Amino acid sequence: MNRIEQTFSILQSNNKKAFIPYILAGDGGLNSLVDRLSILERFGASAIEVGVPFSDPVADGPTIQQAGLRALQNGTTLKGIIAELEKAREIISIPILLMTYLNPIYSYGIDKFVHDIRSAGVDGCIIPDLPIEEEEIITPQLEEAQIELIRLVTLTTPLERVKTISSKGRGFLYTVTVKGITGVRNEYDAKLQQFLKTVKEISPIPVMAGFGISTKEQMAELTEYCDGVIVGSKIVDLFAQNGLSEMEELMSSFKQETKLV
Ligand SMILES: O=P(O)(O)OC[C@@H](O)[C@@H](O)c1c[nH]c2ccccc12
Repeated sequence: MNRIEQTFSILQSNNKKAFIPYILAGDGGLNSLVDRLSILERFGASAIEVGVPFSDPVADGPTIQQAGLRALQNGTTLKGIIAELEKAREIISIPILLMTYLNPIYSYGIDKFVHDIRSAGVDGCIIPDLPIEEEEIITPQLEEAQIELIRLVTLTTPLERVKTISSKGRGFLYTVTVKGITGVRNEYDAKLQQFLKTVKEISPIPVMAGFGISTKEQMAELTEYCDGVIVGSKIVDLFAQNGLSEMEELMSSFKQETKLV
């Protein structure tokens, strides 16, 4: 069993929800990555999504775009990130999900990418600009390496397609909760709750909600309808402002309120 499946099966058998923070690798310097990952594990993350900076991040809002620019400016490369993840694997035990657009993988070389992230102990990959129709350029290699491809659905994905997409994976299904880009939001689409409920009924694998989530109230509300939340921009912001105590508070209250392990 892959580390991701294992994590969700432990959470589910204890009736608990998952909290997955996102960080952008290289923001704050690549040499802070291992530290940041272990802080997140200590604060109670169920898994961590590690973003690769990219010059044309089409799904990202201002917070993550700017973090990406800072990381690129300080010379962060995919190769450097993988080397740091390898070090991190020696001290952290929760699943690591690498989030990257397709382009950096192409320039790295698909086979070499899969080989290297496998040796670094990466458990899953999120590739937002890879549609299922084209995923076979990388899925055979990922399967062989036992790395899960985490697929996404959004509010505008037709239910038939949600069915097809969710039946392919074994990790979890990433449900994008907004029509738009990443970033903190105050309000959700009126159809979101119903959509999450339906996706949860359809999906044979755990369903995670992500995009626009930053408060305890939002987390409590959304986890009624799914298996956990992914929080990006808020975490990126808190690291950039050195807001570690706020981060600890947010994550530990999630842990208490939604019974995160
Ligand atoms: O930043 P937000 O709104 O909390 O959203 C999560 C998100 O940052 C992370 O999962 C992510 C960052 N960039 C992405 C691109 C596509 C899909 C997902 C992502």
